[in-house]
Formats: sequence, structure tokens, C-alpha cells
Amino acid sequence: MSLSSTKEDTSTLANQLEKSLTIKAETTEIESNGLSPKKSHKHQNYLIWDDYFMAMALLSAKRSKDPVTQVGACIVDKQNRIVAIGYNGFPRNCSDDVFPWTKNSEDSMEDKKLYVVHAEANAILNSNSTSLVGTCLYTTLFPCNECTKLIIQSGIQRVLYISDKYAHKAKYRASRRMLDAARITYSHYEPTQKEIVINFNDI
Ligand SMILES: Nc1ccn([C@H]2C[C@H](O)[C@@H](COP(=O)(O)O)O2)c(=O)n1
Ligand SMILES: [Zn+2]
Repeated sequence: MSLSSTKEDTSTLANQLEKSLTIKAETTEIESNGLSPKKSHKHQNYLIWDDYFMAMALLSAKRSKDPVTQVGACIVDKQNRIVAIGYNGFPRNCSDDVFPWTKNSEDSMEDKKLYVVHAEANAILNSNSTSLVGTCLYTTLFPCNECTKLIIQSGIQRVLYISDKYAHKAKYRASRRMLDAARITYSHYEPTQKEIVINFNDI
């Protein structure tokens, strides 16, 4: 390189340098992962579909005001589109400040189970008349018998869940019985990663 090179020469040189650095970077990626240069440019740490949908169910559960069990549900169609989402809560206009979140209260009218709409039921109701035939339900808790009736009647084909903590209870055994009869598959979901951190400053 001559010290007396013109502005034009310098920019040509810079272009060449940039080109050669790009080629070098691509070559390194090819050597390290065996992919073609184009493919190797994608983000390596993206969410797979199942983790993504279950994470949506978990995020939705965070909206629930139930002090014992927050449940979230997310319904997805065959094209991987989220068609509905829901969490457990009281019906519209039934205020959380008026209705009880208590359980096994001595006053039978003060038990949350009389009033709560379950996450799966809310998701189905939130689907806004979209057909749910052939869809998959991601839920953080295995569906109870009442939600299972809705699942079957709405045409949901597959259920993935995280917790099955009430499996021994009659309601949940009845669920399995109905799901089996209706040939709806259900399985425990094992996420591929332990946690997903959402940081609002992370953009
Ligand atoms: N599959 C389910 C099961 C239960 N829920 C709701 C109903 C209650 O709000 C809560 C369970 O409370 P716990 O008996 O654990 O005190 O979860 C639901 O949304 N979906
Ligand atoms: Zn239920």
C-alpha cells in the first residue's frame, strides 16, 4: 500500500478488506458447524415450537390471581398459529375483591371452586368461534373432567401438560377415561430448556 494513495484507492482497499474479512468469518463458521454459510447465519438460540407454546401457557398463568394454583392454557392450530389463550379466573364482572379465593372454607358459599372458570375453559371460550377441530392444547395442569368435556366437544385433538398433581382424584381419572374413549392423545411435556428469561430491557 502506498502512503500517497487517493481517497478512491483507500475506499477500494477498504472494500476488499471488508470482503476478505466476511469470507474469513463465513469460512470459520463452515469449519465449526458444517453448515452452508447462508444457513449458519440464523440465531442459534431460538425457541422451538413446543417450548414456545408451553411458555405462552405459563406466561398466561401469571395473570391468574389464584393464590394456590395459577393455570395457563394455549390452543394452537395445525399451522402453528395460536388460536386462543386463557388462565383461571372469575367470570367477567365477578370482582376478585368480592368473590373468594378461599378453599375448603366452612361456609360452602365461600369456596373458589363454585366461581372459577378454569384456564382450559377460558381458552376455549376465548377462541372467538374459531374452529378448534384438530388443534393442540398446551396446559400447565392436566385438565379436569369438566374441561375435558369441553375439549372433546370442541374437537381439540391433542393435549400437552406439565403438572398432573391431581392425577389421583376422581375428576382427573374421569378425564383420562373420557380422553381415552374419545381418542384424544395426552402427554406430559418435557421442555428442552429449564428456563426462559424475559427481560423487558432486552431489546
Ligand atoms: N386443569 C385445571 C385444574 C384447575 N384449574 C384451576 C381451578 C383453581 O382455580 C385452581 C386449582 O386450585 P387448587 O385446587 O390447586 O387450590 O386451578 C384450572 O384452571 N385448570
Ligand atoms: Zn377444568
